[in-house]
Amino acid sequence: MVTSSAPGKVYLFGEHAVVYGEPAVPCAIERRARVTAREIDEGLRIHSEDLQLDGFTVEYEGDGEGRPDVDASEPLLEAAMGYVNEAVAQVRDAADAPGAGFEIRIESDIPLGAGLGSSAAVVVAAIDAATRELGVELSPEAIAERAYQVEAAVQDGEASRADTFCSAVGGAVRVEGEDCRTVDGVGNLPFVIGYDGGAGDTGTLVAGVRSLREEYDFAADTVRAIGDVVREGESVLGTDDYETLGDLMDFNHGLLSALGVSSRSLDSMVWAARDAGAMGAKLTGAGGGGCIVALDDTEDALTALKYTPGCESVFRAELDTDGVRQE
Ligand SMILES: Nc1ncnc2c1ncn2[C@@H]1O[C@H](COP(=O)(O)OP(=O)(O)O)[C@@H](O)[C@H]1O
Ligand SMILES: C[C@@](O)(CCOP(=O)(O)O)CC(=O)O
Ligand SMILES: [Mg+2]
Repeated sequence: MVTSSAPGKVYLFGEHAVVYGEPAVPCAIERRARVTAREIDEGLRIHSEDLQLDGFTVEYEGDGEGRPDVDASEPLLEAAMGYVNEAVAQVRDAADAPGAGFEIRIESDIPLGAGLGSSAAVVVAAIDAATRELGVELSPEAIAERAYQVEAAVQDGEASRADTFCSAVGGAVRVEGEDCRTVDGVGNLPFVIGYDGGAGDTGTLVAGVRSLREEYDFAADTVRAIGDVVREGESVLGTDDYETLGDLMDFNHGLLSALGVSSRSLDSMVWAARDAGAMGAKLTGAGGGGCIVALDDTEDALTALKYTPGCESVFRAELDTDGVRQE
């Protein structure tokens, strides 16, 4: 039996546009998914204690159907099982063990579907734990590549390498197409996270941006403009010019909003943080609901968000320099 963990992340800049080859800068945060893998004779048993779904257990053989006993929508459940199913397919391929069966147990501090990369963290940790269980050790980069294949498969062929690379190697990273690298010297940015208790489905939101982009040239321009914001942001990354960084986060949020991926509660948390003096605030991840990230080195945004209607919880997120690791 092997347990591995991998961190979630916030996007400083660049989500969605990164799917179309623009650069993005996600930062790993100290919230982890822990996955325990145990080899069994055949099939797949998945147990998840996830808070958002009130926990579920699903048990089935091979590609058979099994419906967990939870009050959750069908697409959410399909997605829930899709990520782990595809991760196990990658493990079987990596270990050249097509018939390997697993019992997989997931415990995660990362809210599900909230833009903090729970899917990437679960997939990265699952691939690490299950390959080790079969006696195969993959590098974080190899795990990142396989985890990307999983996200692309579940998100109907549309995913970037950003979340999975960030979760696998930790720290702040820069991803542009297939070019994935660590960004040194970013340090611990004063991130405050506001969470509305809701979720957005990444696959659906990505598909929405894709159709806008196909329909309107100005939507394609908006995606390119996000890339420009990221390039501008990179010039102040690693300096203490948080004001500029914050302004660019604000700009990035506006562009994401134009692409239709914000929501009323995300917008009100963004404005609550800004009104309280945060240097910048934006949604993080796919959007639709979930989390915002604000930049504030005082307690003001944190306090303001606590009293913002629609904000269910608020916390500081520390940069996690560790990526995937065996527990
Ligand atoms: N604790 C967990 N247990 C089982 N599946 C999980 C867990 N956390 C995340 N997942 C998977 O990740 C999906 C959410 O991923 P996604 O929509 O990309 O949002 P995000 O990555 O922002 O959290 C869930 O539907 C589920 O498949
Ligand atoms: C919208 C996107 O850029 C990030 C999605 O992040 P999350 O799954 O919502 O944490 C999609 C992707 O990069 O694959
Ligand atoms: Mg995800």
